[in-house]
Amino acid sequence: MLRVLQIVRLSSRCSSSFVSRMRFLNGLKQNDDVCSAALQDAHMFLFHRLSPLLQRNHQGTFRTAELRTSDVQSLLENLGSDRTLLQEAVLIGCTEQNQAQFCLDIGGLDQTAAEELCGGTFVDLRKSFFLLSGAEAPLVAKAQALLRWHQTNGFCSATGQPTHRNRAGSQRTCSSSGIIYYPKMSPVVIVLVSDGERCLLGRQATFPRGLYSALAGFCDMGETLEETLSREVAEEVGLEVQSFSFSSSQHWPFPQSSFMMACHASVSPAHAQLCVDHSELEDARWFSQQEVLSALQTPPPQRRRSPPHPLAPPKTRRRSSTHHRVDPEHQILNRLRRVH
Ligand SMILES: NC(=O)C1=CN([C@@H]2O[C@H](COP(=O)(O)OP(=O)(O)OC[C@H]3O[C@@H](n4cnc5c(N)ncnc54)[C@H](OP(=O)(O)O)[C@@H]3O)[C@@H](O)[C@H]2O)C=CC1
Ligand SMILES: [Mg+2]
Repeated sequence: MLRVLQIVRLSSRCSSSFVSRMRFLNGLKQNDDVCSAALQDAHMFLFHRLSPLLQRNHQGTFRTAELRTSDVQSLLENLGSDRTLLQEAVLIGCTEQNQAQFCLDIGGLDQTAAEELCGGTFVDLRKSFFLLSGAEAPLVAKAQALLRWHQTNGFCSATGQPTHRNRAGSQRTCSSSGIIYYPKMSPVVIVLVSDGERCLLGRQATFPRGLYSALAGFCDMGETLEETLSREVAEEVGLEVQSFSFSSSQHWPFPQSSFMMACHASVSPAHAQLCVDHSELEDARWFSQQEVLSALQTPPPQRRRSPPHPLAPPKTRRRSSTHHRVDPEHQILNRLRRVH
């Protein structure tokens, strides 16, 4: 209890609310007792088999369901589950008022009954990205990534013995060897290539019909950011990058958990002839400013009737103005504004 009070005092003494929140969260990750105390009255984000619970409000827009710990306790009882399931909740953040936010997957319980009791729907993560706005999309993405990591890291890869999580869910430890595992991400580069006049966009065969996006690829072991970027552009479209600049970064939950670094790159207009590797991309082509702008200004349903058009993915705007959006639509517009 003394440690709980120390962490609360340390957080409340800080002049900056950001510093206060970061200290508060760090305290929850480091001390199981403090974290258990915070879980007693926390904000809870529910998932069912990794799909977040969303509710439609009176304006017809979607939000994550606003549940507290006591709501989830009642829900579990009504669904015939005992309260111990709550111990599987994972810490994902805290509110401006230093109230802890946790997520919990109730995939073992009846989905329809849970939806009826909560007045919401469990929506596939990709779809929910298009329905949510503001800080909710990145929070839900982070929650799903952490839940997935716990569901798939129950055993130590060195000893084969079970691993046990700390209260916050920020790490797992092998019960036999003591090896500590932390949530894992794959670094990815996404790059908007320009020849000074046009932007290069490509599409994979699995993309929805007509959608094009900036090029992307996973970093190989030992590579720098610029080495990945140059290799991916060379591999996918056969061009040699002359220069590049870093733009921004974000967590991306697909296909597992990626840390996506967004860059701009330039190629010489004299060497802009594409040689697409069709085993990686179905198509890649240069788009003019007018093509990109008119596609982005056309509402999505009409866009589908007039392919090809650039991908306008869901916005994952961060809470603070000091954080940047990294979605390709934003990159494309910024790049075009710089070029012209
Ligand atoms: N334009 C795009 O492609 C866009 C991509 N993204 C995101 O960018 C990331 C990279 O996508 P993509 O272009 O497909 O990547 P790559 O161009 O690197 O090609 C994907 C292939 O890389 C191999 N690979 C290497 N490391 C990994 C890893 N850690 N996880 C999975 N596969 C790996 C796999 O090959 P194999 O199967 O042979 O083992 C996989 O099929 C993903 O997170 C994707 O969701 C987002 C927006 C647009
Ligand atoms: Mg790729």
